[in-house]
Amino acid sequence: MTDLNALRDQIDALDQQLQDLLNKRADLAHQVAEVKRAEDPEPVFYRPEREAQVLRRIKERNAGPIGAEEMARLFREVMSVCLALEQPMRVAFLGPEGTFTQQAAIKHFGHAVESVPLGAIDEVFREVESGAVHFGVVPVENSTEGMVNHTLDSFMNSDLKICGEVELRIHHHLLSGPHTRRDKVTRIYSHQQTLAQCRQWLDAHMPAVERVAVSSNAEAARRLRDEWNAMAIAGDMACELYNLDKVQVNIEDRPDNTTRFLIIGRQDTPPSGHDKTSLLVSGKNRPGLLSDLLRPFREKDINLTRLESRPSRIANWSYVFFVDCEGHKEDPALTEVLDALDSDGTTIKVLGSYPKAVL
Ligand SMILES: C=C(O[C@@H]1C=C(C(=O)O)C=C[C@H]1O)C(=O)O
Repeated sequence: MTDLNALRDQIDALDQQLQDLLNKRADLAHQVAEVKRAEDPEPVFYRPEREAQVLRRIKERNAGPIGAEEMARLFREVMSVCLALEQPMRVAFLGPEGTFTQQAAIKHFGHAVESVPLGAIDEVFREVESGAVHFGVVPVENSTEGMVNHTLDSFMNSDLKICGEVELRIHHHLLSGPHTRRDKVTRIYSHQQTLAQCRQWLDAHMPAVERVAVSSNAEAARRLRDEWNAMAIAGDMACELYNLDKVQVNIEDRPDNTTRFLIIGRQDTPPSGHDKTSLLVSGKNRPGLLSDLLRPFREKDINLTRLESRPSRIANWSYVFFVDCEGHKEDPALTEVLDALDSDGTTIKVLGSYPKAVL
């Protein structure tokens, strides 16, 4: 049997090689930045389509024993560091620190970005629009509770582009603080979406305790610092940030509870090969409007992944539709669909074509 020291010597030698290779990679990314600067007076350093392709290839060719997901996560961090050498990136998210949206931002961009907490979804939109940050991250739908209407509504008045999506499995924990007297708890703080995602558990286990909706799960966790008769429901990040104790883990009603987030930016994203497109569609209210909107997708065999209606806010009982479909707006089939809808008197706004979530 090889002895421990011999194995560790081999690891040391490999680490040296890995380190040299990582620095070589960073050096190449630096050269890419020079080319981008030379070719474009307003260079775009972050390229989501390229990053998605790199991560997909890493997953496909991975031979183990490291799992494909873990390997992709390691490379996610490597690219994050390389990109930061090209340009330090500022990414705004729906705060405060410790929210699931921050977790989604880090999952998507890696740890080398500067993440900027903001108090509301429309503030995230505004800061990206003004150029104060490069990108923004906002929640858009939850598998248990449905759409995040603030986000949909913000798109109606914005020219920002969706340039990516992130999916996050959401686990909620019942938390107690340093002063909590567990036998005296009269209220539970959390965000209203979280309370809804844990409704059955709360009904079964804490029916008499008042549920108090606050602006975020992180805010709920923060409040426990100086209260003795309350608990909070929040996720791992907020729990760690405020150093709380887990009384009960994973109390979400559905074990597959997932939230989808969108990355918003100011530029279009070229095709990556596996893309999605989000559209905002409206037309004069008439019988058959919705089926007319959908027919071109059917005819071109384009899969819809979401269809949502929202009040248009222009007139009562008139609606806009949010449509997500597979494919990129530059794909010939989708271009034809968009042309067909356009000539049918429908108003279409392409909110963005972007790579399907890889991680
Ligand atoms: C190096 C590039 O710039 C960035 C860094 C990447 C990387 O580290 O692989 C990939 C895409 C860009 O976000 C590039 O565009 O190729």
